[in-house]
Amino acid sequence: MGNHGDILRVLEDEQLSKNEHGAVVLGGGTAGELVAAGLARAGRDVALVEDHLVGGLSPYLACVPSTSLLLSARRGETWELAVARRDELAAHRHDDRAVARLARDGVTVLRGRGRVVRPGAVEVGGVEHAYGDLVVCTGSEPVLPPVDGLADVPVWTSDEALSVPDLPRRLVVLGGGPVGCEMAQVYAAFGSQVSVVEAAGRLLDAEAPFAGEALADALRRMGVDLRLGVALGQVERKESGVRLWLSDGGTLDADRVLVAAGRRPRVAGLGLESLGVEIVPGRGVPVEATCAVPSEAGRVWAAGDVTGVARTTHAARYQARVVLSNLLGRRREADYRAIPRVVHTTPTVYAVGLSPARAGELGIDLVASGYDLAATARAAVDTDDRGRVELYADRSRGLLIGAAAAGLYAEEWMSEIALAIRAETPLSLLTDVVHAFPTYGESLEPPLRDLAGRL
Ligand SMILES: Cc1cc2nc3c(=O)[nH]c(=O)nc-3n(C[C@H](O)[C@H](O)[C@H](O)COP(=O)(O)OP(=O)(O)OC[C@H]3O[C@@H](n4cnc5c(N)ncnc54)[C@H](O)[C@@H]3O)c2cc1C
Ligand SMILES: NC(=O)c1ccc[n+]([C@@H]2O[C@H](COP(=O)([O-])OP(=O)(O)OC[C@H]3O[C@@H](n4cnc5c(N)ncnc54)[C@H](O)[C@@H]3O)[C@@H](O)[C@H]2O)c1
Repeated sequence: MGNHGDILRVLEDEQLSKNEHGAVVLGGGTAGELVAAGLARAGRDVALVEDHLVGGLSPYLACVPSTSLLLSARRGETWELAVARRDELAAHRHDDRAVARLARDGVTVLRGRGRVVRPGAVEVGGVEHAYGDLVVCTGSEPVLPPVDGLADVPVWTSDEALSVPDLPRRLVVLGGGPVGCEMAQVYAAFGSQVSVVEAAGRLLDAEAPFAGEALADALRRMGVDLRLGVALGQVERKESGVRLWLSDGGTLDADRVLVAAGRRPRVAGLGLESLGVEIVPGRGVPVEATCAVPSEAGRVWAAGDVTGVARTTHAARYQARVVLSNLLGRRREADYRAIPRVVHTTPTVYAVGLSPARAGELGIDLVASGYDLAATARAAVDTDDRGRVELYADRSRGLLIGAAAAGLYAEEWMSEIALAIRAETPLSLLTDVVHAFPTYGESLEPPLRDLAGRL
């Protein structure tokens, strides 16, 4: 005899015809795939709508290929080997395995662009599908800055930079954020002559100044020409390549321009206005702590880049788990205080919690303490004497609220600081934690002791 859940499931099955689903997930990237698979494994009827690659950016055109190329560069591999390794890891940008995995879980995969036509119905390829819950996971798209002539020359975004086999002789990277820095290092390491044009006065402008400076130092040592505090004024196609005019009167000639000037949540054309969702151009779909989207129609959720909250794969996964939990009846709220932000260059740049600038905007009285990695035995052993860590505490609460590091493997040894921030671990306890010798983790001990002594 079946249990109550089985009986409900049978009733649900009878009520749901082919084009009616308990939930429709719009966008099958990191967030959408996780929500859809989780619902299906819990026995729910769910359809996933994807108009490009099931799996989204991360495995095919972002994290996996970029980290693969960066690590190939660190190991000194040839471009040909690095590209072969990148493409194999990115499954040659074929999603059959991801689709088969979802099918095994019981997810209905609908190929095509999805759009809400009215509350309770989406349209995909001219066919309407009814839903009970809608989960919006449509990701983000690159921004092309309004620069004279830029739209008339062939440009790369990270999609091309991470999928084609070409190694341009002269590459201009527009933007010195995470994407621009990672791509500049990749192409410079394999022999391109790279220039980076960044409007702000330093790289990784959103993070603590020392992080961008450490990365600028590393890129300059590789021969990268950094044009900081300079905007792109105009672009013109030449017989061979393009010429770029800069705001400081300088010019650059390039065979290829890579636009890495930011990404915006992909919200246009989804029909969310018909649900009474307030969409502000350039901003994400608004979400509550439960990842529910305030709307007139109700039962709308969102996760991943489309929310504009946190724009990394791990944050997309986190929000997707929050949505899944709420859809399965276990109320859960997201807490964004300790989501890491990593740039996988050499040195790695890792930041978590509040940056000093953000803390200043919030009026928080910040106490900072830093330490140079050169002072650790591990740096001597690794013959890498560069890098630094900084920890930031809130004076009024006596707790860590942010940190940044630039150094080898910082993405691994800084995780304990993410835990400390998230768990609000008292400094007195953190100073009692012992790190193995010789490791980079030891560099955390002096600033922790310093902060504990001052608070
Ligand atoms: C170059 C680069 C490197 C990065 N490196 C890292 C990294 O190392 N680590 C990290 O954590 N993050 C990294 N990121 C960020 C990370 O890739 C994103 O945060 C993550 O992919 C977001 O997942 P998502 O599910 O929100 O969106 P996506 O993975 O973009 O998925 C959205 C999906 O929705 C589909 N879609 C959109 N609209 C519709 C529609 N109307 N109908 C049907 N389908 C639709 C799209 O085709 C897409 O497949 C990087 C980003 C870039 C650009
Ligand atoms: N390892 C990771 O987690 C990782 C890696 C890469 C990207 N990402 C995600 O992808 C998102 C997008 O990254 P991004 O680097 O494209 O965007 P970004 O917004 O972080 O940086 C873009 C940079 O371009 C500059 N810029 C914009 N217009 C310009 C112009 N006309 N002239 C000169 N400079 C200009 C801006 O000043 C800014 O510094 C990030 O939010 C990040 O979260 C994550």
